[in-house]
Order: sequence, then C-alpha cells, then structure tokens
Amino acid sequence: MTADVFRATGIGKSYPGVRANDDVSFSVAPGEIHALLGENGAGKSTLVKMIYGLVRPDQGQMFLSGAPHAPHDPRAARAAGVAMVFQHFSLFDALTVAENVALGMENPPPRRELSARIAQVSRDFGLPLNPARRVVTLSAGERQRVEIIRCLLQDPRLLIMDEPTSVLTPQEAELLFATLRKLAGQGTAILYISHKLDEIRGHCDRATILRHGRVVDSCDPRAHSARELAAMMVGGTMRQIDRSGRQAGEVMLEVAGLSLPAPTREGTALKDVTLTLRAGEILGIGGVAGNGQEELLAALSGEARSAPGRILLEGRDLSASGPDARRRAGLLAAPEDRLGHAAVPDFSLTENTLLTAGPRKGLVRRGMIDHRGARRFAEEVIAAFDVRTPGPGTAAKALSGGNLQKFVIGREVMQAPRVLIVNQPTWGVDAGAAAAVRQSLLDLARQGAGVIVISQDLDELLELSDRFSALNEGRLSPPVPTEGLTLDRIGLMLGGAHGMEEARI
Ligand SMILES: Nc1ncnc2c1ncn2[C@@H]1O[C@H](COP(=O)(O)OP(=O)(O)OP(=O)(O)O)[C@@H](O)[C@H]1O
Repeated sequence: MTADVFRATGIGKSYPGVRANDDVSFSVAPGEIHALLGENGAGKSTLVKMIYGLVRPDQGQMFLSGAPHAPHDPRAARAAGVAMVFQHFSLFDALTVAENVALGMENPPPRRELSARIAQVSRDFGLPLNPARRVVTLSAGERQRVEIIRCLLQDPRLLIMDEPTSVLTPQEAELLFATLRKLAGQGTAILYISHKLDEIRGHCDRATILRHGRVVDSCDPRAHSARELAAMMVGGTMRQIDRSGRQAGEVMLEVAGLSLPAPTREGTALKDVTLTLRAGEILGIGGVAGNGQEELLAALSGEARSAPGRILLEGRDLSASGPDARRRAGLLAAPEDRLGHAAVPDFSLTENTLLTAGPRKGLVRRGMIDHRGARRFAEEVIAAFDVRTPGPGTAAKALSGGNLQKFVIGREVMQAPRVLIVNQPTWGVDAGAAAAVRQSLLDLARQGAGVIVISQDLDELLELSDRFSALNEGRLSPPVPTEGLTLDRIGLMLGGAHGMEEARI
C-alpha cells in the first residue's frame, strides 16, 4: 500500500557509453510540487521521458497510485493519468487554440463543448486564454497556457513540467506558479524540472537531486540557499563570477539606423536599431521573446544583409557581407536555437565545429576540409567548456541540452572573436555551467572583445552587462548603465511588449 501518486524503484537506463539513470528511486506525494534537480546530463529528461512513455527503462519499476506503471508510449501514459508540458511547444501556428487542444486529445468533444471547457478551465485556474485565437498571435506565455490547459483537460494525477519558465516573463512565471499551486491544492502531483534554483526554493515542496544518473540527495529546497542546492548538484562548491579587470576601449561595433523588413509573416521588422559597442564591454539586450531578438542576431551575423553603412566592425563596413566574411573579420554569433540552427543534429561535434569555425580557424582551405584540425578544435572546446560527452565523434543530438549549449558557446568563444553576439547563452544550462559560460563571456571582454548578450533572463543581464537596452517590437531603446538598475525599471523599459499586459491580469 502506498499513498504516493508516483513512485520509482531502482530505475536504470543506459545509452551507448552513458548510464543516463542508475538505480533511481524516489516518490511524489499528492499535492506536492517536486523538483528534479541536477547538472546538465544528470539524467532528468531521461527519467521523465520514461514516466511519460517516450523511453523504456532497462531496469526497475514505476508505480502510479500504487499500480504498476510501464507505459509503452505517451498515449498509454496519458491514459494512466500522466501529463507533460515540454520545453518546446508542439503547437500549429495556423490553427486556433481550440483546434490545437483538440489535436492533442484522444476523443475530442464537439468544438463548442470543447471551447466551453477550455474557457471553464482557464477561468478556474486563472489562465486567461481565448479559444478562438490563432496560435500565431500568442506570446510564449500564452502558448504555454495552451499546453497546460490541454494537460488540465485530461485531469492528470501527475503533471510533469520541463523547464517551463525559461520562455516566460517574470509576470507570466508568477501566474504559472499560482496555477501550479492551485492544481497541487486539488491533489495533483507535480514534477518540476528547472535550473533556476531561486524559483525552486520559492515554489517547490521537495527536491530530488540527481548526479551522473544517480539520486544523490533529497531535501526541502526551502530550507537551503541556492548556493547549497548547487553544491549538492555538483558535489562541490560553486565559483563566484569575476567581473574585474575590464576597461571600455575603442569602438568595436557600430550599428547605425538598421531597419529590415520582417523575414516572415510571423517575424519582427527591425526599426532603426542603433548601438555602439566598445572593446571590453558587455551590452545586455532584454525583451520578451518575439520582439526581434532572432532578427537582430541574423542581421549582425550576416544571415540577413543590410544597406551600406549600417554595420561597421572596427570601422569596416560589413553590412553587405555574408556570415563567412563577417566571421573572418571577427564578428561571431551564437543563435538561440542550438539544435537545428546553431548545430546540425545528426552531425558529429567535429563536423559541427566546421559550421562556424571553418573560416576563422583555417579548417577549410581551397575547398579541402582539415578533419584532424576540426577534431582537435572540437576536443579543445569539449575540454575547456567541460562538455560532458563520450567524444567529438558524438552526434550533436545525443548531447543533453545544456551540454550542447556549452559546446555551441565554446565553439565561438574559442575562435577569439573581436565581437561576439549571443542569444540566450545559458538557456537550459545548469547553475554551475551557466556560471562558467558567463565567466567565459566576461573573460572574452577582459581580453578586449566586445560582447552583446541577448537574453530573457533579466538576472543574467544584470549580472553580466555594463549597459542595458530593451528590444521592443523591433526597436532598441537607448542603453542605460546596468549599475543601480532595478527589475522594476527594466519592466518599464520592456513595457508594451506583447504578452506583458495579459500577464499582469
Ligand atoms: N538518445 C540518446 N542517445 C544517447 N545518449 C543520450 C540520449 N539521451 C540522453 N543521452 C545521454 O544521457 C545522459 C542524460 O541525459 P539527460 O538528457 O537525461 O540529462 P538532463 O539531466 O535532462 O540534462 P539537461 O539539464 O542538459 O537537459 C547524458 O549524458 C546524455 O548525453
């Protein structure tokens, strides 16, 4: 007999060369918000994928409300009462909220009844959402609400959330926590994966800590500091960020009156973007997702070209140059989407170094690829950025999200750029690795490079940047010094960005 909603005993799962889960035992009580904590690659995703029927364990047993739980696929898991909200949304842009919800249901009711039920659940849980809206018009927070409502309509016993707040504004995140608390109040168990330790301390009742696939600790996160939790995850102490030793030098990058039309119907036009970046400086650009972040990165990296005189690197006009020419000149960029944009999923890490490091590291000469050189460079990145992987021959898609992120950032930093632009550099990266990535950006600036950090993580921007600008519907605000800047003030600078108004309800 057990009163647990979920229990795992001795769960094991191996991949070639990796023991992703090793003798994992833990349980989640009714009404409990239970955090799964661990470094990148610790085995959190593998564990929840087994609970949701996406991956089959090699060993051990799982129980749901006391009954054996061994789902063959997600449909079986859902039928048993498990629901999951993924990091990446699986919604169709062209369809309405109600149509998307219907697609995810086994036996959807007639459309009018479904719309009424969606409206009911959104009222009950304080999740404002109009069933007739097309998904393409929704902010990230609203899209997530669609996924959550889809889950709630199943009336789950166990709800799994994989890094749900990484795409949300602070206001949207608060709304999400209020919903989770309400749900827990009704007895639903919630399994919550996040790398944001303060968030876990603030909202979770219990935490199970995984390291190298094993459960190493279990605690009440409210009784520990973020530092202590991080130490449990890594089995050591966290290092402090060192911001010292940087001086603003000569102008490295100048962007003057850059305007570009939206690349797609859903995209954002850039409107008269102007900025100056000096050597040794970090400029932070904040904003709600979908306000031109990707477009700005594309315009700076050379994926999108612009009229003459718009983009100058050390006085040289690169406006009309493509990515390779800009890389050769020292203007490098790491986009947000690591799997697909920054890295080719089926390519090995060695092959993936060639994607961006070819021109600057001399890995492609007269059409010939220097494979040994590429492999050596991939090995250097793996070592310097502590990328946990069996080796440079591993396919990018086999790395855990955070480890691939470390690789993608490391690949650019280690090319010694003059100017580096990164978008969401620590998205999905664990606390220890995030500190290492941030330190590498500071070190790069200390060596005289200019760095632009585009991020939705305001704490990250405050920690890293010397000046802060807000990107709002493709417009960049004049920069303000970060020193003394409060979250409230930033909120005002971001004001009017779509999604914020609803989030304040
Ligand atoms: N399909 C796969 N093939 C090979 N190895 C895999 C596969 N999926 C996961 N792994 C490996 O299993 C280990 C655990 O990965 P998992 O994704 O569960 O970690 P995680 O704790 O969720 O990490 P993150 O916080 O970075 O998302 C990692 O070493 C990863 O490289």
